[in-house]
Amino acid sequence: MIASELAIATSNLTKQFERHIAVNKLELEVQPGEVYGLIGPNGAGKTTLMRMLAAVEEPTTGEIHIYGDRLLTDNSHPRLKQKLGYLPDDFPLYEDLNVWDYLDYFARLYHLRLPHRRRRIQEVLELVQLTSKKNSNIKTLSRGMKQRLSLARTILHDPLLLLLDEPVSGLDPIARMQFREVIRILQSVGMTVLISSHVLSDLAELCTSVGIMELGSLVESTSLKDLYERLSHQQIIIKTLGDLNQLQQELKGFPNVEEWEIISHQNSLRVNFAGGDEESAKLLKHLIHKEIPIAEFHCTQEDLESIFLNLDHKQAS
Ligand SMILES: Nc1ncnc2c1ncn2[C@@H]1O[C@H](COP(=O)(O)OP(=O)(O)OP(=O)(O)O)[C@@H](O)[C@H]1O
Repeated sequence: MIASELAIATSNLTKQFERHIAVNKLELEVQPGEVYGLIGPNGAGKTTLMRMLAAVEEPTTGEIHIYGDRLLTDNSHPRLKQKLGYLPDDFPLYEDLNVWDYLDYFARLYHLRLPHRRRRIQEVLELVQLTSKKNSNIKTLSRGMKQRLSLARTILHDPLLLLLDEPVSGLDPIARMQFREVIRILQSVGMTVLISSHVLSDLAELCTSVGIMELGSLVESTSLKDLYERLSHQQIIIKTLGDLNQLQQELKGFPNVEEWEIISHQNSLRVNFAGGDEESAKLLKHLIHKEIPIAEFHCTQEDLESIFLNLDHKQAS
């Protein structure tokens, strides 16, 4: 894909703080409409990258193109910056305001005029599922609601590209799920989203592509579809009511059975299997023929977490 069609294209992007290189010759490509998950341990350079993409940090060298236009930190291209929405990981909320007044304050900063301003605030409240809280004081909101309110502020000016830095860290599982739901809605209305996390499982269900950052470099960048096709193995979970050793004995040397692991306390095995449906049906038939008391036999795909572990970027998990 040529650079002008990409939502984000960086070339040789580097940020050096004195002697420390936080982002190192990074080549990132994100296509329009994607939810791109940027995974990496603390200090990998995710925040520095996001800040450069949001034009609040100047690159030491290299270039950034957003929807084909060169992004610069000076004021030479205000229209381009309007396409960006950036949610930093530590942006403060004004706890004493109510939800509506808070958004109204920022909408004024974006020069949104009435009656459009009112309509837009209603729209974003709906998008982030906070309409029922519009008159609530911010300090009475749960952490998850506050994070969705921050997101509402970030999309007031209807950006094309959202940069979200660790937006779900510190949220409980339900709040994470609700946040993910909102991201899906934003994707469905045409926004491209770059979202960072140091925990892969936060992003696995949500992203269309993922990139792994380590020590300032992008060590992997791929669509989830490719990743599954390239690296995922079929697995079969087999549970026996009988002796696990007997089951393992039958698996030894059986066609397509690779390795397996014992799922502790469940009398089950997770078996890596190279065959398809027909071959797994043969395995099941064989085990029944050998009178193994099978309580469960189901085929599943290896999950993203283990695919990544196999890539050997252990920090990314
Ligand atoms: N303003 C700065 N001055 C000096 N060093 C910095 C500065 N900002 C970041 N760094 C260093 O650059 C490296 C990358 O930091 P960055 O915050 O981008 O990583 P991160 O992947 O976002 O980590 P985290 O998940 O902890 O936020 C770190 O070693 C950090 O100490």
